[in-house]
Amino acid sequence: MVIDMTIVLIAFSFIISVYFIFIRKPKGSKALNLPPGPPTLPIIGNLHQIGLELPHRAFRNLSKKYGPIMSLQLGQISMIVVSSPKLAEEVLKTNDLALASRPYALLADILLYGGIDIAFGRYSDYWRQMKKIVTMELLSVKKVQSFMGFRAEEIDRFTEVVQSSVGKPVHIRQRVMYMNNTVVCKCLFGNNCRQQDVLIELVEQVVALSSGFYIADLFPKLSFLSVISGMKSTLNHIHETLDKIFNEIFEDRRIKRQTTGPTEDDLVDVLFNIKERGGLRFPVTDNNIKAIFLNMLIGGTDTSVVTIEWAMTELMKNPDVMKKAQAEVREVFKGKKTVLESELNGLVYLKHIIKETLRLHITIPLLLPRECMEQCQVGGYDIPKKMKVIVNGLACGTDPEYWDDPETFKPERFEKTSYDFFGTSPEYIPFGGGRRICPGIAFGLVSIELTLARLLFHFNWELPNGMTPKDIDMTESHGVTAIKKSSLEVIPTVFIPFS
Ligand code: HEM
Repeated sequence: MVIDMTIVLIAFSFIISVYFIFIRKPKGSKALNLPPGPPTLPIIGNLHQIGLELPHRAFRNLSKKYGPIMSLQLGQISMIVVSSPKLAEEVLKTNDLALASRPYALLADILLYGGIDIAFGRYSDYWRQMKKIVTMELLSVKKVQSFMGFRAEEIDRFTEVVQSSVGKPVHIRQRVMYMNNTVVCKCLFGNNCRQQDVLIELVEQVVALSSGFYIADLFPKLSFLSVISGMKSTLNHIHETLDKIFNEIFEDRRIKRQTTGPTEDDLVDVLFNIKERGGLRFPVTDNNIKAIFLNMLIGGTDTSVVTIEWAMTELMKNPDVMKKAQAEVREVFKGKKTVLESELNGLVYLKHIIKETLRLHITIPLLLPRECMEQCQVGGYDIPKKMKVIVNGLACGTDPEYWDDPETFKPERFEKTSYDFFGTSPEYIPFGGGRRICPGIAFGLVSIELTLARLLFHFNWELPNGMTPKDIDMTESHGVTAIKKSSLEVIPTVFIPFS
């Protein structure tokens, strides 16, 4: 077995070396004034400097030595990483259009019907049309509010499940994940979401595969790697299963619409209406709808779960903050049966807690990568066409030039500031910025606020097994989202009943 592995490794190194010896350097790259960066090794580039560290943390550390704009080579992927608010602004605002595209991703190619979605789709007139539809018709504040009923049903169910666990340890993540996924499924498909459990499992697999730092992602020209690593077959399998589920749902809906006519109750209907209305420069197809739905299933579940879990973790770690937050929610909803979405506005301190969680535990620390469409300059350096550009949101949100005591969880820091979620201040970009900003801000925030408010209103919390706040594991896991490595386990001790 050992000998087999050695032969495989030698053969692999040989093939890669031969490949690299004959690879041509891009023409004209010498003439460009590229940003500096750490020295590279043949074949792997800077991969050894990342090692097993999380990329956003490794990049932040490297930027302390090599500067706020760095050229990096990870395997075959050249990239420029920006790690300061000032330069993030040059990417997200000054050069927003030139840097508005996304790089090729195998995952998008297979799962998202050749990248015809919003999140991974390349910038084009088609993409602009679809992003407008998603922003204005699927995820507008008004549309999100129209789904209040779905959220109310699921948050009540969730509260009851937690209530039934009083005195016993609960894994918050698991419960919230199921609730959020159900809400997203209902918003997309109404009450007849087929095979929801399969859908949840597949979405989880997609999230796990979408970090962009797998070997097949880093050596895309060695296409056999995606085969031998099993990435291609896994993606194909997920794609086929998802496609079948979507087809069945769409078929059911077509039959239903023959009797009920068009409604606006869920997003299948909204998009079917848009499709049937016609008149668009790029007609909407079933595959377009599937790709967008997949974006929403991925974007709409995992991100909120990550944030809720980190917020609860910080509350358990900081009992004074927990006490203050509980006092606020119990005061605002005093005499009420429970916390209702329509009255969340009064929870000012809770909103600061969420802002601080999104700063210190930024959900997608490297945002999503951009690709340069037209050569431009950032920080006085050239960014060549096709170059992958990464903004390190974690580095911006913890830059000591902008944040006092940046590594400490202090929701009070937002009391006297007016940070919003729309990328207006480059030191605070949890939802990205510019043309590529997240369209799901309203959708994500309302589920985070409602869930946390319920957890704080109805329950008191303890750590299990005699743990103290100091013992809580604060490490993150690998992946596109900075999910907590070990799922938070907490005990709801008291249930303050619906009066
Ligand atoms: C806490 C919740 C969420 C966070 C922190 C978050 C964060 C982000 C970030 C950082 C990006 C990349 C922005 C960039 O590249 O500049 C993004 C993109 C995106 N998000 Fe979210 N998101 C959240 C919730 C949602 C929800 C609920 C949905 C949909 C239901 C959604 C759908 C999308 C889509 C479609 C994109 C791609 C936008 C584009 O490329 O133009 N997100 N999100």
